[in-house]
Amino acid sequence: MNPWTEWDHIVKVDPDKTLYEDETFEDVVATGTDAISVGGTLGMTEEKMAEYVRGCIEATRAHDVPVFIEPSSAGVVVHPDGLEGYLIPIVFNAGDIAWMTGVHKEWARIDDDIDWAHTHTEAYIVMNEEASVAEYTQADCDLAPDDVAAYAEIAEQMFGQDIVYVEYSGTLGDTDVVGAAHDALDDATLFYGGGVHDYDSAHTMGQHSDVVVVGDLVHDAGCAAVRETVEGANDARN
Ligand SMILES: CC(C)=CCC/C(C)=C/CC/C(C)=C/CC/C(C)=C/COP(=O)(O)OP(=O)(O)O
Ligand SMILES: O=P(O)(O)OC[C@@H](O)CO
Ligand SMILES: [Mg+2]
Repeated sequence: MNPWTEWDHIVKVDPDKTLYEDETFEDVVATGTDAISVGGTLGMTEEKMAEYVRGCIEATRAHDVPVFIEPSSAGVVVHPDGLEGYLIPIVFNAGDIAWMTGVHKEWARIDDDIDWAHTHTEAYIVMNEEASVAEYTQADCDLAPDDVAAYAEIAEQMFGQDIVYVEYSGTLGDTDVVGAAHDALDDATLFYGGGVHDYDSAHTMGQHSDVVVVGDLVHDAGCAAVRETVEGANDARN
Protein backbone atom coordinates (compact mmCIF):
# COMPACT_ATOMS: atom_id res chain seq x y z
CA MET A 1 0.00 0.00 0.00
CA ASN A 2 1.21 3.50 -0.75
CA PRO A 3 2.33 5.22 2.47
CA TRP A 4 0.32 8.40 1.88
CA THR A 5 -2.96 6.51 2.13
CA GLU A 6 -2.32 6.47 5.88
CA TRP A 7 -1.36 10.13 6.21
CA ASP A 8 -3.44 13.11 7.35
CA HIS A 9 -0.77 15.81 7.36
CA ILE A 10 2.50 16.77 5.69
CA VAL A 11 4.89 19.55 6.56
CA LYS A 12 6.54 21.02 3.48
CA VAL A 13 9.79 22.82 4.32
CA ASP A 14 11.28 25.28 1.86
CA PRO A 15 15.10 25.30 1.68
CA ASP A 16 14.98 28.95 0.60
CA LYS A 17 13.45 29.92 3.98
CA THR A 18 14.74 29.62 7.54
CA LEU A 19 12.96 27.78 10.31
CA TYR A 20 11.10 29.92 12.85
CA GLU A 21 13.28 31.63 15.47
CA ASP A 22 15.63 28.99 16.94
CA GLU A 23 13.49 25.98 16.04
CA THR A 24 15.10 22.84 14.68
CA PHE A 25 14.11 20.01 12.35
CA GLU A 26 13.60 17.92 15.52
CA ASP A 27 10.89 20.40 16.54
CA VAL A 28 9.26 19.97 13.12
CA VAL A 29 9.22 16.18 13.53
CA ALA A 30 7.78 16.54 17.05
CA THR A 31 4.67 18.31 15.70
CA GLY A 32 3.25 14.84 14.96
CA THR A 33 3.10 15.32 11.19
CA ASP A 34 3.04 12.15 9.11
CA ALA A 35 5.71 13.08 6.57
CA ILE A 36 8.12 15.84 5.64
CA SER A 37 8.55 17.01 2.08
CA VAL A 38 11.33 19.36 1.08
CA GLY A 39 10.64 21.76 -1.78
CA GLY A 40 9.76 25.26 -2.97
CA THR A 41 9.65 27.18 -6.20
CA LEU A 42 11.85 30.25 -5.85
CA GLY A 43 15.54 30.46 -4.95
CA MET A 44 16.15 26.73 -4.99
CA THR A 45 19.65 25.33 -5.41
CA GLU A 46 21.08 21.84 -5.14
CA GLU A 47 23.22 22.95 -2.15
CA LYS A 48 20.26 24.34 -0.18
CA MET A 49 18.20 21.26 -1.01
CA ALA A 50 21.01 18.91 0.11
CA GLU A 51 21.51 20.76 3.40
CA TYR A 52 17.81 20.80 4.30
CA VAL A 53 17.25 17.19 3.32
CA ARG A 54 20.24 16.12 5.42
CA GLY A 55 18.88 18.03 8.43
CA CYS A 56 15.44 16.47 8.05
CA ILE A 57 16.78 12.94 7.65
CA GLU A 58 18.95 13.30 10.77
CA ALA A 59 16.02 14.66 12.77
CA THR A 60 13.67 11.86 11.72
CA ARG A 61 16.16 9.02 12.27
CA ALA A 62 14.77 8.08 15.70
CA HIS A 63 11.16 8.52 14.55
CA ASP A 64 8.95 6.95 11.98
CA VAL A 65 8.54 10.08 9.86
CA PRO A 66 9.55 9.69 6.20
CA VAL A 67 11.35 12.45 4.30
CA PHE A 68 10.61 13.10 0.62
CA ILE A 69 12.07 15.52 -1.88
CA GLU A 70 9.53 17.44 -3.94
CA PRO A 71 11.63 19.10 -6.63
CA SER A 72 10.66 22.14 -8.66
CA SER A 73 13.33 21.45 -11.27
CA ALA A 74 15.59 18.61 -12.36
CA GLY A 75 18.76 20.33 -11.17
CA VAL A 76 17.88 20.25 -7.45
CA VAL A 77 17.35 16.51 -7.00
CA VAL A 78 19.85 14.88 -4.62
CA HIS A 79 20.10 11.24 -3.56
CA PRO A 80 21.11 11.01 0.11
CA ASP A 81 20.96 7.84 2.22
CA GLY A 82 17.89 7.71 4.44
CA LEU A 83 15.59 9.53 2.04
CA GLU A 84 12.20 7.83 1.68
CA GLY A 85 11.60 8.94 -1.87
CA TYR A 86 10.67 11.56 -4.42
CA LEU A 87 7.32 13.25 -5.05
CA ILE A 88 7.43 14.60 -8.59
CA PRO A 89 4.84 17.19 -9.61
CA ILE A 90 3.07 17.01 -12.96
CA VAL A 91 1.06 20.20 -13.45
CA PHE A 92 -2.20 19.30 -15.19
CA ASN A 93 -3.31 22.91 -15.75
CA ALA A 94 0.10 24.26 -16.76
CA GLY A 95 0.31 26.71 -19.66
CA ASP A 96 3.29 24.93 -21.16
CA ILE A 97 3.64 21.20 -21.75
CA ALA A 98 7.13 21.41 -20.23
CA TRP A 99 5.50 21.12 -16.78
CA MET A 100 3.77 17.89 -17.77
CA THR A 101 6.56 16.06 -19.59
CA GLY A 102 9.38 18.36 -20.70
CA VAL A 103 11.21 18.90 -17.41
CA HIS A 104 10.65 15.23 -16.55
CA LYS A 105 12.25 14.16 -19.82
CA GLU A 106 15.14 16.47 -19.04
CA TRP A 107 15.51 14.95 -15.55
CA ALA A 108 15.70 11.42 -17.03
CA ARG A 109 18.31 12.69 -19.50
CA ILE A 110 20.66 14.31 -16.98
CA ASP A 111 20.24 12.12 -13.87
CA ASP A 112 21.65 8.58 -14.10
CA ASP A 113 20.76 7.79 -10.48
CA ILE A 114 16.96 8.03 -10.56
CA ASP A 115 15.53 5.55 -8.08
CA TRP A 116 12.29 4.68 -9.86
CA ALA A 117 11.10 2.33 -7.12
CA HIS A 118 10.91 5.31 -4.77
CA THR A 119 9.72 7.90 -7.28
CA HIS A 120 6.02 8.86 -7.23
CA THR A 121 4.14 11.47 -9.20
CA GLU A 122 1.58 14.03 -8.02
CA ALA A 123 -1.07 15.41 -10.36
CA TYR A 124 -1.03 19.10 -9.45
CA ILE A 125 -3.90 21.48 -10.09
CA VAL A 126 -2.51 24.94 -9.33
CA MET A 127 -5.29 27.30 -8.21
CA ASN A 128 -3.80 30.49 -6.70
CA GLU A 129 -2.79 32.73 -9.58
CA GLU A 130 -0.77 34.93 -7.19
CA ALA A 131 1.57 32.12 -6.13
CA SER A 132 5.05 31.80 -7.60
CA VAL A 133 4.22 28.29 -8.71
CA ALA A 134 1.32 29.60 -10.83
CA GLU A 135 3.53 32.14 -12.54
CA TYR A 136 6.36 29.62 -12.93
CA THR A 137 4.12 27.10 -14.70
CA GLN A 138 1.82 29.68 -16.38
CA ALA A 139 -1.07 27.79 -14.86
CA ASP A 140 -4.65 28.43 -15.92
CA CYS A 141 -6.21 29.08 -12.51
CA ASP A 142 -9.53 30.30 -13.86
CA LEU A 143 -11.30 27.03 -13.12
CA ALA A 144 -14.72 26.24 -11.68
CA PRO A 145 -15.29 23.31 -9.31
CA ASP A 146 -16.44 21.08 -12.18
CA ASP A 147 -13.25 21.87 -14.15
CA VAL A 148 -11.10 20.93 -11.19
CA ALA A 149 -13.16 17.78 -10.61
CA ALA A 150 -12.66 16.85 -14.26
CA TYR A 151 -8.90 17.35 -14.02
CA ALA A 152 -8.86 15.16 -10.92
CA GLU A 153 -10.93 12.51 -12.70
CA ILE A 154 -8.70 12.33 -15.78
CA ALA A 155 -5.57 12.38 -13.62
CA GLU A 156 -6.75 9.22 -11.87
CA GLN A 157 -8.66 7.43 -14.62
CA MET A 158 -6.66 8.30 -17.74
CA PHE A 159 -3.20 9.01 -16.38
CA GLY A 160 -3.21 6.53 -13.50
CA GLN A 161 -2.21 9.07 -10.87
CA ASP A 162 -2.33 7.90 -7.24
CA ILE A 163 -2.02 11.43 -5.84
CA VAL A 164 -4.00 14.49 -6.93
CA TYR A 165 -2.82 17.77 -5.37
CA VAL A 166 -5.06 20.85 -5.24
CA GLU A 167 -2.53 23.63 -4.70
CA TYR A 168 -3.53 27.03 -3.31
CA SER A 169 -0.01 27.84 -2.08
CA GLY A 170 -0.17 31.00 0.07
CA THR A 171 -3.95 31.28 0.42
CA LEU A 172 -6.78 29.18 1.84
CA GLY A 173 -8.70 27.52 -0.97
CA ASP A 174 -12.34 27.31 -1.91
CA THR A 175 -13.89 24.28 -0.19
CA ASP A 176 -16.29 23.81 -3.12
CA VAL A 177 -13.31 23.35 -5.44
CA VAL A 178 -11.39 21.08 -3.08
CA GLY A 179 -14.49 19.02 -2.28
CA ALA A 180 -15.34 18.64 -5.96
CA ALA A 181 -11.87 17.19 -6.62
CA HIS A 182 -12.27 14.88 -3.63
CA ASP A 183 -15.66 13.61 -4.81
CA ALA A 184 -14.26 12.96 -8.30
CA LEU A 185 -11.65 10.48 -7.06
CA ASP A 186 -12.24 6.75 -6.58
CA ASP A 187 -9.04 5.48 -4.97
CA ALA A 188 -6.50 8.22 -5.55
CA THR A 189 -5.46 10.34 -2.56
CA LEU A 190 -6.27 14.05 -2.55
CA PHE A 191 -3.57 16.34 -1.15
CA TYR A 192 -4.66 19.86 -0.28
CA GLY A 193 -2.14 22.67 0.31
CA GLY A 194 -2.42 26.41 0.79
CA GLY A 195 -2.94 28.85 3.64
CA VAL A 196 -3.59 26.30 6.39
CA HIS A 197 -2.66 28.18 9.57
CA ASP A 198 -4.62 26.90 12.58
CA TYR A 199 -6.79 24.08 13.91
CA ASP A 200 -9.96 25.22 12.14
CA SER A 201 -8.45 25.75 8.69
CA ALA A 202 -6.73 22.34 8.91
CA HIS A 203 -9.93 20.69 10.12
CA THR A 204 -12.02 22.25 7.33
CA MET A 205 -9.57 21.35 4.57
CA GLY A 206 -9.08 17.91 6.09
CA GLN A 207 -12.80 17.29 5.72
CA HIS A 208 -12.60 18.08 1.99
CA SER A 209 -9.36 16.21 1.23
CA ASP A 210 -7.30 13.25 2.41
CA VAL A 211 -3.99 14.89 3.33
CA VAL A 212 -3.41 18.50 4.42
CA VAL A 213 -0.07 20.05 3.45
CA VAL A 214 1.31 22.88 5.60
CA GLY A 215 4.15 24.97 4.19
CA ASP A 216 4.71 28.64 5.05
CA LEU A 217 3.38 28.30 8.60
CA VAL A 218 6.39 26.30 9.77
CA HIS A 219 8.67 29.15 8.67
CA ASP A 220 6.46 32.11 9.60
CA ALA A 221 4.73 31.04 12.83
CA GLY A 222 6.60 27.95 14.00
CA CYS A 223 5.96 24.49 15.31
CA ALA A 224 3.35 25.29 17.98
CA ALA A 225 1.08 26.56 15.22
CA VAL A 226 1.91 23.59 13.01
CA ARG A 227 1.02 21.21 15.84
CA GLU A 228 -2.50 22.72 15.94
CA THR A 229 -2.88 22.00 12.23
CA VAL A 230 -1.81 18.39 12.81
CA GLU A 231 -4.60 18.08 15.39
CA GLY A 232 -7.13 19.68 13.03
CA ALA A 233 -6.19 17.35 10.17
CA ASN A 234 -6.20 14.27 12.42
CA ASP A 235 -9.60 15.13 13.89
CA ALA A 236 -11.05 15.64 10.41
CA ARG A 237 -10.20 12.06 9.51
CA ASN A 238 -11.38 10.51 12.80
C1 LIG B 1 11.10 16.73 -13.22
C2 LIG B 1 11.48 17.27 -11.93
C3 LIG B 1 12.53 16.54 -11.18
C4 LIG B 1 10.94 18.39 -11.41
C5 LIG B 1 9.90 19.23 -12.01
C6 LIG B 1 8.57 19.10 -11.34
C7 LIG B 1 7.59 20.21 -11.72
C8 LIG B 1 6.77 20.00 -12.92
C9 LIG B 1 7.50 21.32 -10.95
C10 LIG B 1 6.56 22.41 -11.20
C11 LIG B 1 6.43 23.37 -10.00
C12 LIG B 1 5.88 22.72 -8.77
C13 LIG B 1 4.50 22.16 -8.83
C14 LIG B 1 6.64 22.63 -7.65
C15 LIG B 1 6.23 21.95 -6.39
C16 LIG B 1 6.63 22.70 -5.17
C17 LIG B 1 5.75 23.88 -4.83
C18 LIG B 1 4.39 23.98 -5.36
C19 LIG B 1 6.21 24.80 -4.03
C20 LIG B 1 5.43 25.98 -3.55
O1 LIG B 1 5.56 26.99 -4.40
P1 LIG B 1 5.27 28.52 -3.99
O2 LIG B 1 4.73 28.59 -2.61
O3 LIG B 1 4.44 29.11 -5.08
O4 LIG B 1 6.72 29.08 -4.08
P2 LIG B 1 7.61 29.89 -3.05
O5 LIG B 1 7.23 29.43 -1.65
O6 LIG B 1 9.01 29.54 -3.43
O7 LIG B 1 7.26 31.33 -3.30
O1 LIG C 1 2.75 27.43 2.08
P1 LIG C 1 1.30 27.07 2.18
O2 LIG C 1 0.37 28.20 1.87
O3 LIG C 1 1.01 26.41 3.51
O4 LIG C 1 1.03 25.96 1.05
C1 LIG C 1 1.47 24.64 1.22
C2 LIG C 1 1.86 23.97 -0.06
O5 LIG C 1 0.75 23.53 -0.77
C3 LIG C 1 2.76 24.78 -0.93
O6 LIG C 1 3.22 23.98 -1.98
MG1 LIG D 1 5.38 28.94 -0.69
